[in-house]
Amino acid sequence: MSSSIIYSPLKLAALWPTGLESNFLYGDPLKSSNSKRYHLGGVNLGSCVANSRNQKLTVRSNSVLSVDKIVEKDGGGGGGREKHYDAIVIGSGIGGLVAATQLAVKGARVLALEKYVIPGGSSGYYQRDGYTFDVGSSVMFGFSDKGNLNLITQALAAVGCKMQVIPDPTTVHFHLPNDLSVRVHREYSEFIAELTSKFPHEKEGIIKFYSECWKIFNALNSLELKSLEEPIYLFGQFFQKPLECLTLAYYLPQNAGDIARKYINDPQLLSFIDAECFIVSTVNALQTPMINASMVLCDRHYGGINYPVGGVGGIAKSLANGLVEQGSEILYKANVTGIIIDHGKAVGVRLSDGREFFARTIISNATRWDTFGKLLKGEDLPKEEENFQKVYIKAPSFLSIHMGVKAEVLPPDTDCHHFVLENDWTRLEEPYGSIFLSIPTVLDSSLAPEGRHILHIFTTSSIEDWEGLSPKDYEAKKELVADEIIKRLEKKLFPGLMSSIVFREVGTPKTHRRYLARDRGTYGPMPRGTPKGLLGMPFNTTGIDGLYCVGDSCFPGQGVIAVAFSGVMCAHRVAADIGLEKKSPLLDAALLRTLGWLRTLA
Ligand SMILES: NC(=O)c1ccc[n+]([C@@H]2O[C@H](COP(=O)([O-])OP(=O)(O)OC[C@H]3O[C@@H](n4cnc5c(N)ncnc54)[C@H](O)[C@@H]3O)[C@@H](O)[C@H]2O)c1
Ligand SMILES: CC(C)=CCC/C(C)=C/C=C/C(C)=C/C=C/C(C)=C/C=C/C=C(C)/C=C/C=C(C)/C=C/C=C(\C)CCC=C(C)C
Repeated sequence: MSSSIIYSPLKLAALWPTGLESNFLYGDPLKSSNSKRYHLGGVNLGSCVANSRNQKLTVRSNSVLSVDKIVEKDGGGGGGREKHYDAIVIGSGIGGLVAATQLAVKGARVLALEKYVIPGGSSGYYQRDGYTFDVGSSVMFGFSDKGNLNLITQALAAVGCKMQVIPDPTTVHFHLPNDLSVRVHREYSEFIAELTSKFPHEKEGIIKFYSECWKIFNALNSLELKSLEEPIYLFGQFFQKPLECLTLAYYLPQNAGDIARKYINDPQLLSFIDAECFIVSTVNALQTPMINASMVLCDRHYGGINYPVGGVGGIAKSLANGLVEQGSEILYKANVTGIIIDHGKAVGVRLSDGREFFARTIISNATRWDTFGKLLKGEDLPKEEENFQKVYIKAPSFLSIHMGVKAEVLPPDTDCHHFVLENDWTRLEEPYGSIFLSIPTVLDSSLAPEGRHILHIFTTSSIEDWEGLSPKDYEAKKELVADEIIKRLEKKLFPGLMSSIVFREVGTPKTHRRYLARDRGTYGPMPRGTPKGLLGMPFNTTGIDGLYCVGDSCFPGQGVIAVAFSGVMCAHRVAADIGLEKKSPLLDAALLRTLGWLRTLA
């Protein structure tokens, strides 16, 4: 059977789009009213330019694409059994793409199936009127050129890609109650100096808390990161780095808020630590695992926050490109509606158009709720998933406003990322209580037309707030809520903001649900109560033989770098299971049982 694939202009426009006539986050996704050509505009592919070996596809930077539609030569479409793969990955978020590319470079034959027309999921992008908007946040950890934790850089390098990045001098500028303003400088000493100048009486506590974070970060950074569910690797790491592994094991069940309280008494400073954690976990410090907090509170100073030239969407595009380069495949508009189980084992997937694909392993980058609630409808919920749903609930979604504004409205030296909570600390975790704002054009002006800036504003919001409305009321409510949020920013940060807007699109949790295929538009899991750190978070294997999960409902949780790690772990475990990495069935059984038992203690 021939396996060659032919791409259509439409498909390729979807991969590197402008001029595409279909819907994305806020209506028409990649349609640029400035251009109707198919080209590679807007997104930087760095040095990663595809020249596919196995497919009839050649892509060159800045070139017009000429290709035809994906056709399975062995009679695809309409239902029958098709090619057999080592792994099928459902979804092409960063978690799914990292799992897919890591497996492909180990020699596996992978098929990634993406419901939407471009890769990336919440790390995707869309283009309008000359603007390139990041769908999700623009704060990128793990994108430096040093250490072991630069997982985005490493994931790209694995498939021969390197993106140009712009160092961000400030991770975030906090604007908090009682006029507390704190800039998180890239330079650790500058950040500590700024924070201690606001809380001089807590200088010692501040240094002790952040030093404990560094202890964990340094332990993490010393390890080779692979699957914690693979015993040969895990024992090897314990043997080579016993102190570091024991440090991590010690902190695994702990939360940042408890550690902060060992050293800090000032309630306002503790609220600041809550805000530090909230922006990466959507919960306060008492509910944020210490390992995750340490990872982000230190990586921002160690490797720094770095923004990819051309926008965040370039990461997923480069990975998808790299996947094809490795001889694997990715199909878009491939909506998986069911996972096929045979004798208790996951063996394939069914698409909404009736096509079926089969593989030795199935990896789901859909959330665990979607995977077990929708793709495995009718199957009993495995015990491990029951446990997961007992410990974790769905984090709220976001109301998201993408705007183009006149550049004059921003004062000189405006920072790229802001977090605003005006008057009342108790509103931190409430819907619409705090506001996230990114202005990526501060770093990369090519994302907007000349004389314009992009403002991406988002705030937590639940789907309940947006259900049961008529289309007219829904539209009216979107504009009303957006107006209120923008007015708050106008008052706090940028006088004249309202009248400087030249473009604006509002997305709600329903938008996120629809275009990111995430149950209730959730941003990921959050603990139901006080978790035992990361102890209860499942890894990649599931209660169903041959089925794995990857993404933010797996260890270590939400965040691009976090899901990239889950992709690395998943690929390692799958590779061991299909014979591409070392494996010991006896040790596997013992470790997986022990880990399952540990999770029940959470
Ligand atoms: N630093 C940041 O600030 C930032 C920015 C953006 C995203 N993120 C993080 O990314 C995380 C999510 O990444 P992820 O990899 O878990 O997933 P994701 O939600 O980004 O991507 C999942 C992909 O799977 C696809 N999909 C889902 N169900 C499908 C189905 N049935 N058939 C085919 N395709 C399907 C979706 O269309 C989507 O493209 C979030 O937790 C968020 O924290 C962070
Ligand atoms: C197994 C056992 C039991 C034991 C053993 C021990 C050991 C060895 C251990 C180990 C461990 C490990 C390795 C771990 C790891 C971990 C990791 C890597 C982690 C990571 C994490 C990360 C994260 C969490 C991240 C996140 C991020 C995010 C979310 C971001 C976001 C952002 C945003 C939203 C932004 C904001 C904005 C503005 C402000 C505007």
